[in-house]
Amino acid sequence: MQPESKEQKRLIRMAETISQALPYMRRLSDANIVVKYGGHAMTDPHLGDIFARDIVLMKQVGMNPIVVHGGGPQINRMLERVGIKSNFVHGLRVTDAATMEIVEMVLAGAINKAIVADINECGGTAVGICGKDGNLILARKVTEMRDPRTGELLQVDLQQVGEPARINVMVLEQLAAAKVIPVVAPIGFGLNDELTYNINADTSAGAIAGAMRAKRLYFLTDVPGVLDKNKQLIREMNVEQARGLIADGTISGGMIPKIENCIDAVNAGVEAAVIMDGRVPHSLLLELFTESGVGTMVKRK
Ligand SMILES: Nc1ncnc2c1ncn2[C@@H]1O[C@H](COP(=O)(O)OP(=O)(O)O)[C@@H](O)[C@H]1O
Ligand SMILES: CC(=O)N[C@@H](CCC(=O)OP(=O)(O)O)C(=O)O
Repeated sequence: MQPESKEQKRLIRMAETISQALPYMRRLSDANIVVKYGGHAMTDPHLGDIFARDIVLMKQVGMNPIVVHGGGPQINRMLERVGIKSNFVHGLRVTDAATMEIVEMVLAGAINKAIVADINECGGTAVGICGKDGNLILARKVTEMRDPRTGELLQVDLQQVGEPARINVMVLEQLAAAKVIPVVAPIGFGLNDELTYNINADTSAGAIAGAMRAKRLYFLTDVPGVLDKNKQLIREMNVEQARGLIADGTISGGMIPKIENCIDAVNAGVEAAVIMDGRVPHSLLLELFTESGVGTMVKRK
């Protein structure tokens, strides 16, 4: 037998890596996987291409990825350009009619179409929709919020900020059956009025994952996962531990809605929700196809 050259060894290692992915591919074949692509994770065009390739690969090996994207920083920039100021209440943008116009333009327009184009350039067939298309997300106005630290219920008026009241899964199921990758902008249509609603993207992704009985819900953000008080990554937590970390202040700011949505999703039947670093190339593949995974996994128990 010929001794293996350096190049051959490299190729064999590569083949081994691909082959190790087989059990994970089988386990998640046909599974609905919701990927929340956060505004902070989508700043680098090169990483955007890698993200798109990973999504196409997931579809190619038989999974059913559903992308739900955010765009908070991009909305901020556009509002600044047109001279509109934003106020946030516990992480949610107070959205008057003028702000709503910009939010819809940025989310359902520029960002949605850029992600669709990236996926299609990588050989996938993505279709961009927002919650108004096919009544995908019927929303009701947010009128109360829980203070994350004290648990106190607060009455709020955030104008056109909504929360999902009903998800029309048929739209996503039909797209999946047609081998299409749905890319969803987190905009909803009023269930009881005819208003357009701005919905936090984490909340939209969580509601879609729950309604679709997704096996996984992935949040791609700009931190490695949930960090403890010593800034060390917490690899796994259950619902009770997650609630404890919010109550003691370890989890704060934008991480609170993410974790709350993880909790709601796993309580609604999603097997696991994972918060991971969207700035790491191929973080999705590392999570999907390796035993240790990346980021923080939230499970029910
Ligand atoms: N315990 C924690 N571990 C990690 N990040 C945390 C924690 N508590 C608060 N955060 C903050 O949450 C942020 C992620 O939320 P957010 O900015 O809303 O992300 P995205 O735009 O991706 O939705 C992190 O950048 C970090 O500043
Ligand atoms: C009501 C509300 O706050 N909506 C968000 C929607 C976008 C979003 O959630 O984007 P990220 O995931 O990038 O943060 C906003 O207006 O910024």
